[in-house]
Amino acid sequence: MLYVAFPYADAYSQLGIGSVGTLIAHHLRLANPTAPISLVFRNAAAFSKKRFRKDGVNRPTLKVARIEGDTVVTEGFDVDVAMSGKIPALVEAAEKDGLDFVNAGGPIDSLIVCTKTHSTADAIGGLHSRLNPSSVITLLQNGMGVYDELCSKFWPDPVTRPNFVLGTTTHGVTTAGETGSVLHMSPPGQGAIKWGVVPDPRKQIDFEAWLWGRPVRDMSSLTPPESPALPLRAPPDGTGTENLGATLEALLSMTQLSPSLLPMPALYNELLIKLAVNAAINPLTAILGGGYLNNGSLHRSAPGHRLTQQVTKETSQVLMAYMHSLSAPRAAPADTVRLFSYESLLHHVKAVVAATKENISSMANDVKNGRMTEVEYINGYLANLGHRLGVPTPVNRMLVQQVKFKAQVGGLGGTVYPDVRQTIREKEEEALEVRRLSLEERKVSLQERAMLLKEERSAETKRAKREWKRTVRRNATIARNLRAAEVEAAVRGGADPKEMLDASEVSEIITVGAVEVKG
Ligand SMILES: CC(C)(CO)[C@@H](O)C(=O)[O-]
Repeated sequence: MLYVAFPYADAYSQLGIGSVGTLIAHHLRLANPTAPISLVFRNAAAFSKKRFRKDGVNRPTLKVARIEGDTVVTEGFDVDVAMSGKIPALVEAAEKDGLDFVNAGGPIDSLIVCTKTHSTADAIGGLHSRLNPSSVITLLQNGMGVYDELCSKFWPDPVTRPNFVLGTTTHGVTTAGETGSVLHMSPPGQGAIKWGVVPDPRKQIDFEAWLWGRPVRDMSSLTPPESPALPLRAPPDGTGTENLGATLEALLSMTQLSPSLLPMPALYNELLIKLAVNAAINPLTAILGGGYLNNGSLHRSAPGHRLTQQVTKETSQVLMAYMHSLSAPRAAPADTVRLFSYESLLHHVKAVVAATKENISSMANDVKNGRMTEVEYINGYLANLGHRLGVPTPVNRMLVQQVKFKAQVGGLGGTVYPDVRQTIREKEEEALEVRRLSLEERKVSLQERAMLLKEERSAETKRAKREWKRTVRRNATIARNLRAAEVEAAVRGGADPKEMLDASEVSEIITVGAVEVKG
């Protein structure tokens, strides 16, 4: 069956199978062995190119290895594609190859998005007609601004908008070289994921009152309530929150990743803290390490420390100004504002550098491979926020340009700035041409040698033939002379010359003494 519209609230679609996406889909499968989980590829060709097809292992499997631990493989994933126009191609290919795990098309209940921030809007564009107000979109990404971008692009009207869950993680994950295979760098017990539900866009239900059984809005975001225990309280009747309830249960079921649910104001603080952490670690490792130095290397020298401090100081100025700019009912109490002080943010940055010291940051990996980075959604987001609030952000602005430069020019993984790439290609082509010509020359000279040899051989053969003919002729003459002498002697002795000659000799003219004998 190639088209399935799941009637249940517990079918999950995973968009983005990079490092974090692989980790999430893998743990979702471990915690929910029978739930339908689809891996959403950009298009049919993108699926075909992945190792799942190359190995001939058609149904996707995911592999997660711990640095000093087991490698666990999960399976049973379905395949879907984001570009709706490409679904017929995938379905056709699936029919041809008998791939019964292709479930492309149909409404989406729960979409977990772990794509890069800059490619999210494009990817959602292809899925947007399959998402409805009861769908849930979970965003687990670095950086900020994607939620606002998606709402303004696709759902400016809150009535049509799906529910959103936002998340942030401190797990260190890095690719193991091929799609769907990652190294989970955080030691067991370290790393966590925090989730929060964006308030009901239709303003019909207080999600937090439902999930915690009491209003939690007035609580200090410094001491958020404990994450609700599973199973969650049943969602209020008739509110269309079944998919939301199922999604939250699934997200909280991945216990090996230490997940917890926070009220949105507390989660928002976590997102901003993570933003500050990424704003320091990611661009600095990308610019200074180019993908070849891990996060820990940042703090192995005094200049590394100083650079981290400079970025964090400016980030703190922007975020403190933002906190002060909020007015009731969102006004931030003093203890919340203090979360964004320079000292507090620097403490977080240092803790994450230490916890992910072996990790190559995602941005460093991106510049190494000459890929677009998330810098616009991290340092660019802070620079824009600073601009709105009148806080100068020269450091963050500089980092944005440096990372972009590095990604375009300095990609050491073989992808470099287009002009340079063009020059390299031309040089390579020139070198190839030279090589081709020299081979051609060698081929020509070989051909010439072969021809000369052939000519020499045929001249030799002709010479030998001529010599042979001359020898034959000479021998024939000698034989004839001997025979003539023999016949002549016999004739002189009185013999009849005609009787002396056989038939073949009669056909020749033989001169025997003065007598010419004709056959
Ligand atoms: C925490 C982090 C910086 C670890 O490398 C991660 O968010 C990343 O790589 O982007």
